[in-house]
This record gives sequence, C-alpha cells and structure tokens, in this order.
Amino acid sequence: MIELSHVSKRFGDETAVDDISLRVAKGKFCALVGTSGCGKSTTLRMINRLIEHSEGDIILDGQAIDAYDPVKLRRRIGYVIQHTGLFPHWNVARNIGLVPRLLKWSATDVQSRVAELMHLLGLPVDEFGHKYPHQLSGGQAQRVGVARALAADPDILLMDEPFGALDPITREKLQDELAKLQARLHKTVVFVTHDMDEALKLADHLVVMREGRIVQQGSPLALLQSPADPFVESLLGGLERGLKQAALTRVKDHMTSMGPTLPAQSRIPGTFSLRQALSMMLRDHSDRLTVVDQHDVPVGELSLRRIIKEAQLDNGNPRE
Ligand SMILES: Nc1ncnc2c1ncn2[C@@H]1O[C@H](COP(=O)(O)OP(=O)(O)OP(=O)(O)O)[C@@H](O)[C@H]1O
Repeated sequence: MIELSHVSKRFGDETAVDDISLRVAKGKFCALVGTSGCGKSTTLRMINRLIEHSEGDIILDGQAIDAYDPVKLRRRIGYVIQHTGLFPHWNVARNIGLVPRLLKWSATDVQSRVAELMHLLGLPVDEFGHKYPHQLSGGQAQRVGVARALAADPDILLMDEPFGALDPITREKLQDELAKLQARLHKTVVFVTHDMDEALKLADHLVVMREGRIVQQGSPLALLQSPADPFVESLLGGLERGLKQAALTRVKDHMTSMGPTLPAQSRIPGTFSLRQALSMMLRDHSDRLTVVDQHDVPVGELSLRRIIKEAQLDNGNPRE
C-alpha cells in the first residue's frame, strides 16, 4: 500500500505539490490526471525518492520512505517514463536485466527472467533480445521499458506518461496490454497521464490535480457521476461525460430478462459496454438489443429506455 499524508513539495519559493493526501491500496491502479505543471510527476517522483518531499509523510507498506535507503528503495519500485530511459548502447536483453543484475541474481536467473518478461510483453527473445533501442519502434521500446520495470518483480510500479509519445493506435494497444497485465500481476500502480480516456480506462482510483492540490479523487464512475466542480467536469469531457460513463458500464449489469415479444435481431455480448450498445442501436436503427453470452446464446435484452433510466438512477435522480 502507498499512503501520502499532507505531503508538500517546494522548489525554492514555488510550491509544486501542496498538502496532498491519498492512499493506493495494494494491487490497485491509481491514475493522476490534471493540466500541465499541476504537480503529477513531482508527486510520482517523491514516491521513489527521486525528489525528496518537503512536508508530510509518505508510507510504503507501513513504513515511512525516509527509513529506506533511496537506492534500495528504487530497486524495489518499477519506474517507467515516457522516453523509456533505455541505455542506447545496451541491447534489449541487457537493458531488461539491469535491476536483477544489480540485485546480484545469478546469470541463469537473469537470463530466464528476461526471456519470461519478453514473452509476457510479446517480444520474443530470439527476435528482439539482441536488438538495440534505436532498432525498435516506439511501441516496442515502451514494452521493453515496462519489462525492465517489472524485471525484479516489484510490488509497486510508477508510470509517468508511459504512452505519451505513441500514435493513437499503438497507444490503445499498449493500454489494453497493460490492463491485461495488471489483471494478472496485481501490482500497486501509480500512473501519470494527460489523457483522461486513458485514465478512465485503466484506473481503479482517479486523482484530479490542479495547481499542486488534489481537487477530487475517487473511482472513475464516482467522478463521472458527480464531478466536484466545472474544472473536473471539463477534464472529464463536459458533454461527452455521459458517453464516458456508458463506456465504463457493462451491458450484462443492466440487461433485463427476455420479454414475451420476439427477440431483437441485433445481438450484443453481455461483456460489451453500454457505449457500444448505444452505438449498435444507432447503427442498426433499433432501440432494443438481444444480449448473448460467450456461446452466442440469448440471456437477456437491453432497451434504450433501460439505458436512460439506469443513467438517471446512477446520477441520483429517481426513476420515473
Ligand atoms: N526540479 C525542479 N525545480 C524547480 N521547479 C520544478 C522542478 N520540477 C518541477 N518543478 C515545477 O513544479 C511544478 C510541477 O511540475 P510537475 O513536473 O510535477 O508537473 P506535471 O503535472 O507533471 O506537468 P506535466 O504534465 O507538464 O509533465 C511546475 O511548475 C514545475 O515547473
């Protein structure tokens, strides 16, 4: 668990981070969002002591970070940055094995861990192990950065705009891969991004910062349902907020049982989102969908009326 309690950071006269408190439970994914210069990266770097905090307490697994040796602390925490930070004159395998080597793992253990991680990140060791960073695409280099951060199996992963420099398609692919990886590895993650959609997609806990302070934090759905002020609302997409909320809500959680009428022709898997359901209704000129399970067997139905009613309920308005 990571806990920040009344933490501030001053650079000379400037307060970069101003009295913030937040807690990331073990295995949870926390995203820090906010406009440029609001203190996101400083917050992240205080956690691994790349920057020392000026005030307050930062506690990792019950112990104040001041009690750890900074170098040992950083070896326990994975860190991924936007431009990978790979050593250009080292090949991929050597880059990934960096921390295990520093921790004095045996050569055989390092080698098998590197191969395991490269397999996990979709970079076969035979093909990529001997390449140098300049021979990789942006997406491949970023995967190597993630593999390197995971090499010594840290409990905590800090990620600073890791996909910020990638094109939208590669970025989305890496987000999906990270979500899958997280579902499997359950790291405690703090992730900095400018991209609210990326944060909404990945985070269990969303923290919105402005001018060094936290303006709101909570689950993505809670923030979408009741943004604290117009700033948070505009970051969350203003008028698009309804669709973003629908994107986080699954069809199977809102379907009703099959009615007595003929089932609708359009079929949607229950695992799809209400946003995808709305899109399908628009495409098929239909206000009703048949919900199917993984074997394409009908298990319920979803109507436009139902989606709108549920949205009213989620926003705290009574049902009609
Ligand atoms: N080493 C430093 N010395 C002086 N001021 C700094 C230093 N590092 C950061 N700052 C200042 O602290 C404030 C917060 O910076 P920080 O990098 O944490 O913001 P950010 O939210 O991560 O921004 P961005 O999204 O643009 O990366 C900024 O005003 C920045 O100029």
